Amino acid sequence: MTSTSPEQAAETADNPQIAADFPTVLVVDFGAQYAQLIARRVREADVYSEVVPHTLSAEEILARNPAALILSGGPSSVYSEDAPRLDPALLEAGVPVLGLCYGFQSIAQALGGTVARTGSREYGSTRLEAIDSTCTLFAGQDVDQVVWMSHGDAVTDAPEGFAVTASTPGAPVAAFEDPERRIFGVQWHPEVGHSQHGQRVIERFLREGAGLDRSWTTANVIEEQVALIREQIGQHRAICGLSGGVDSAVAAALVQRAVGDQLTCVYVNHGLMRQDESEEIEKAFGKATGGARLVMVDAEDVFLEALAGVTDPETKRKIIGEKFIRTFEKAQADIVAESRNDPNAQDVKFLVQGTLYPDVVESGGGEGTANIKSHHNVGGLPEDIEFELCEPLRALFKDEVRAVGAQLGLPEEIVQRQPFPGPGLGIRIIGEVTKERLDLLRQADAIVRAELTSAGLDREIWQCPVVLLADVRSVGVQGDGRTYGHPVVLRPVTSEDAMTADWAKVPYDVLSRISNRITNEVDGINRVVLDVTSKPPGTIEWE
Ligand SMILES: Nc1ncnc2c1ncn2[C@@H]1O[C@H](COP(=O)(O)OP(=O)(O)OP(=O)(O)O)[C@@H](O)[C@H]1O
Ligand SMILES: O=c1[nH]c(=O)c2[nH+]cn([C@@H]3O[C@H](COP(=O)(O)O)[C@@H](O)[C@H]3O)c2[nH]1
Ligand SMILES: NC(=O)CC[C@H](N)C(=O)O
Ligand SMILES: [Mg+2]
Repeated sequence: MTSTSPEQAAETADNPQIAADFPTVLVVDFGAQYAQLIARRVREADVYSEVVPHTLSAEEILARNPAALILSGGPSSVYSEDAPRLDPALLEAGVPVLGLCYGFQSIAQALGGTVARTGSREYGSTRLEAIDSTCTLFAGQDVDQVVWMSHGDAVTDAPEGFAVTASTPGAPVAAFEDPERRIFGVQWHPEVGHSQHGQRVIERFLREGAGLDRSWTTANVIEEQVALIREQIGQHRAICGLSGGVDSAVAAALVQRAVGDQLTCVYVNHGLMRQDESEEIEKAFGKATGGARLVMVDAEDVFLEALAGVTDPETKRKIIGEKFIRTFEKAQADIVAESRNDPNAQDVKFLVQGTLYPDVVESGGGEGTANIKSHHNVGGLPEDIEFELCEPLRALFKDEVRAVGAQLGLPEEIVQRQPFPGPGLGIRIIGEVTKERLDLLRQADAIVRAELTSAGLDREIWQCPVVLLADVRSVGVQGDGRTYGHPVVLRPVTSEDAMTADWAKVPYDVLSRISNRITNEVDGINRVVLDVTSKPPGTIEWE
């Protein structure tokens, strides 16, 4: 059996090869905060895009035959000695290029312009003023717009042959272009939602600057992935970790389409699921994945025993990640045993997971990105995993996955289902995880979900973790008696892709109903508090 280590799996994050046959815009990542956002904006304009690290050589990048390049922002200053360099070969290959912030500055530097620390830094929103409103990037739009900036260096002289097309108070050269050479750049960040016409600037670059028509939609993901999965899995068999969530449902449906009954889905009840969840998943499953076979595994004791006495969040995540794999191995052995009399039975070599791009990035899988928390299915995988991983959604964001799910005809309730983390309630109990505490949290969580649903808020809210502060107790008074119980935290958030989030402004009457019901109905919880932190600085889950 071949194996894929977590490190190898993380490495492939930058090379997911989702759409090998489509004109592809490569985003060269110079250590930007949100490089993947740029790729996503390009895909929103119906052109396929992937992120590659700046550490690839110009030959390696050009060998991938990019239809255009976008050079990202980054924390360095182009003139400092250890700054990542832009190889001028990338500008001489005839491939259209758009530079953003650091990328813009590095184009200026590479082609003989000047970049300097001018002393006028701009962080946040700034007003842009047009110098040439008929230029490639701005024609047809109101150039005087609010743009979002984050820079301390500025281009002071554009390189020869470039027209300066816009300025801001802190950056006299805020945009330039040379349409002949098809090289463009802006000092601001059109990829962030706060830049007023950001998406239009990116589209102008793609259509007018680079001559790229619409060629890619999420429908292409289905065709491409089905072909790639067929090639990867071949005649072997695969199991898919199926959680009831949209990501694994879509992954399973794609693999089912590709290799039919070579796939078995495995649902693990690790004892960390919510109230009645296992039963609901068993019922809903047939519709969800095109009828693949489902094995339900009860591994509650194994997980709870392994978690006994553990309070550190990363340790919990690693234990859960490892136990998942051990449970899948056991399911694998059972499937092999069942078919031992079939001389044609193939080995069960592949593990399909619904891993998405944010799981990979948060687990530190990108180039130079920090490990925020080890997602059980990426950074939480054990070293000795023997399965080969099949992760068809690894380059996508949740809303893209939802679009694929809808195209595959999955039921609305699955496609729109709110995310629930693989480690489940295990990372929503702050302190040791025990059966008793889990039961307590399950009751509170069921009330919150029921009330948010009946208030019609399921689509508005991304998700609402309920967190039990198991080691905190506070005094209450109920029925004239003293209570000394635990608080739960409500963490309702709104989000586009879970990379950033805001706390959801749930109406007071709904909060009040939730609070009354929990404190009245759940024995042991006497206080309900609301988390009003955005991400960043908080994350969505507490651990
Ligand atoms: N209880 C489970 N049993 C089997 N596999 C699981 C379970 N929980 C998670 N997984 C696997 O881990 C992957 C990542 O979990 P994650 O929660 O991110 O995705 P999801 O549950 O499919 O979708 P969502 O993010 O919407 O909850 C899943 O796609 C699935 O392959
Ligand atoms: O499958 C998962 N395995 C994990 O280990 C994990 N940790 C967080 N999440 C979910 O990811 C999104 C972002 O969460 P954070 O802001 O807490 O990182 C939110 O939607 C979280 O619910 C996980 N999902
Ligand atoms: N966001 C960026 O790309 C910043 C580029 C550079 N570090 C500056 O401060 O100007
Ligand atoms: Mg989930």
